[in-house]
Amino acid sequence: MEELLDHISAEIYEKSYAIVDGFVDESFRKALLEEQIDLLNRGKFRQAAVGVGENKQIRTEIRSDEVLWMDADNLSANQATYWAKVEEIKKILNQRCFLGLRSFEGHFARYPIGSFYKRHLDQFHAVPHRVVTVILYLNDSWAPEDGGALRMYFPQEDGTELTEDVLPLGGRLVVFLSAEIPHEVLPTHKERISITGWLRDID
Ligand SMILES: O=C(O)CCC(=O)C(=O)O
Ligand SMILES: [Fe+2]
Repeated sequence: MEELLDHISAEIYEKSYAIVDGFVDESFRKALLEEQIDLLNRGKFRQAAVGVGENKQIRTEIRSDEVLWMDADNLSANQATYWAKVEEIKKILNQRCFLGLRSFEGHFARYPIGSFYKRHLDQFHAVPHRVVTVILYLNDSWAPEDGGALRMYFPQEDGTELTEDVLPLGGRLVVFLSAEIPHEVLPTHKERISITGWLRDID
């Protein structure tokens, strides 16, 4: 874990994002996945919304995933274990990158076949408290032809843009600065399961 945390903080410092394969071991990944599938089967997921506060709305032409927010006061044992790992990330990013991170919020996400999330930034202009995005993918397997890649955009000084596509491989963690990296989820051809969260600079 120490090494992974060092890697994450160095990458965030240098290039605003980090990708770590095998952030959780296979048995823990499967436990999180099973828990999520159970919650899904019990009808606990809701159509995801875009925007914040009064502007929050369901716009399936922008995003068509389903989510279940984690309740910090009612975490399952597995959720608490994951939460504690994210707290470690928070600590190292505060020590090494001085980001002033104070709290975490997160949700399970399910992208059904055909769903997507169009290009966006995770930090809202009106409520700029999401500083770092942390995503853990839980899928059993993933191939390029399954679609559903996370596409990150990197605007260049000459006005052009580079992109990087990241497959949602199980156990893979993606961390990036929420205000800096526009991204989207390309249409998925297979059910796609993850935990997405944000480290914030408020309590
Ligand atoms: O699942 C992903 O790869 C990205 C999800 C995302 O962009 C979001 O929930 O804001
Ligand atoms: Fe996002």
